[in-house]
Amino acid sequence: MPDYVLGVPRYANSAPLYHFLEEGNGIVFRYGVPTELNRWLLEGSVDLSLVSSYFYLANAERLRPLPDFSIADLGPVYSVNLFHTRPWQALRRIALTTESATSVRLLQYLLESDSLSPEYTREQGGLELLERYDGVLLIGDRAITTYAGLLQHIPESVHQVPRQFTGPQGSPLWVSDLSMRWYERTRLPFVFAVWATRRSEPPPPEVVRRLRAARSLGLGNLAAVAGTEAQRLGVPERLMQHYLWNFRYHLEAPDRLGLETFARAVGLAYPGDYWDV
Ligand SMILES: C=C(O[C@@H]1C=C(C(=O)O)C=C[C@H]1O)C(=O)O
Repeated sequence: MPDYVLGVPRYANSAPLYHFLEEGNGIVFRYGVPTELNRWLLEGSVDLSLVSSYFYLANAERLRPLPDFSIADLGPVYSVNLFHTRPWQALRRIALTTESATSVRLLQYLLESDSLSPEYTREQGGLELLERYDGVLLIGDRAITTYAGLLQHIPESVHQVPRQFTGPQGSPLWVSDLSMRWYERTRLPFVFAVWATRRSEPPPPEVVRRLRAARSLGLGNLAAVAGTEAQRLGVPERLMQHYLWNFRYHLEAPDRLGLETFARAVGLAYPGDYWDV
């Protein structure tokens, strides 16, 4: 019996789901960024994986999600950020991380909704790209570490989290949190990713049981998970703990409504059928 291959994202935001998940006993991990995992799931080199919600919706005839796994947020996410040196309404050229599918489409939707149509270029990098672009979209670990690097201190209250900084040469640097902008527009959660298999291959119940057990342990020991990830990324533990606590990992009814609303917003059908497992 060949090992069952799980696609595992290399992001801290998924650590509560796999920190206590052990490889072995028939399961092996393959780590990647979302755009790699998306491709591997369709081509068959992973069997069950995190998949960008936009990629799932665009390939729903071939993919079917688990009923209760998500990377979602209600309000800010802190790690899907457009860093920009011109005001939102004046954006002309944007660099897009090559790691993302969902966040790229969300950014385009939010800008289109404000009648804005900047030029987009897929280019991997960090804030140095702001020498050539008005904005750079970062996600995952690079986004949260870049944002943490801008903070002079960790605010006591979430309502004091800064969204504007002074960039190089004293120019303003804005940080637009795309999940917060979605919430301001819809009052709904945003689902960045789900877990899915190919429709031809139902998820083995034992694998799903192990995933659920690992999630319960991860969320039940969030301080330990946050400590590990904070050390790995070099960010303050308090920031990492709040960042991870803030996610919605269970694809609950509000999350599903947010996913359906996103599908309709970008002109895709919402299948709404999940594995009954
Ligand atoms: C919350 C995040 O969302 C991620 C964004 C994804 C995408 O844009 O395709 C896919 C997986 C998510 O983990 C993040 O990157 O921090």
